[in-house]
Amino acid sequence: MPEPVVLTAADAEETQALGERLGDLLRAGDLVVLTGGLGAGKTTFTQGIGRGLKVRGPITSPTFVVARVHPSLGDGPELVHVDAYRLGGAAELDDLDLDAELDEAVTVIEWGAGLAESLSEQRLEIVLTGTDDRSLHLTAVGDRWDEVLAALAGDRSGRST
Ligand SMILES: Nc1ncnc2c1ncn2[C@@H]1O[C@H](COP(=O)(O)OP(=O)(O)OP(=O)(O)O)[C@@H](O)[C@H]1O
Ligand SMILES: [Mg+2]
Repeated sequence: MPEPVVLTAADAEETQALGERLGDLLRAGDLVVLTGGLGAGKTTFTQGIGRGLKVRGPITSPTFVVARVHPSLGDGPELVHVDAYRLGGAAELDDLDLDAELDEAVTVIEWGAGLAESLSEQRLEIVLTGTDDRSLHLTAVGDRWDEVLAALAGDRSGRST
């Protein structure tokens, strides 16, 4: 397992900005799994991803809806935003039939660790730490992510978004 890339985000705006930079780099078929405690910033980060991907908002906490599809405002992939918090287990995740859209969409799953592994061998796992010292730990699974992580780690400032 490679070392995670660690990025810090002092406030919600920075969390969104990081998400936006990632969203810029994502393409159809990508799976991003977000983990972290309640209020760690998973939805905030996903809002940034949506901005970078240029999909229709608003991106809100889908806790009671489980999954929402945000179509592209241009000709890019749609964003499928899943909140697995209320799912009973991998079988219920299966029932959502995410596989059907996985190849064509960008899929972001909050609380997906332990559930989403079966969906794809290529995924970006991001752990958001608690509410005091905010940081994001990004771990690539599969070789798709090398260039994405290099871009995120290497280009940390000076880009006006
Ligand atoms: N880096 C940050 N610094 C300070 N506040 C933040 C940061 N990131 C997010 N927040 C704030 O924390 C609150 C919770 O964020 P958010 O809803 O994104 O968390 P979450 O991880 O999705 O929560 P849940 O577990 O309920 O899904 C929001 O008010 C958001 O603005
Ligand atoms: Mg959330």
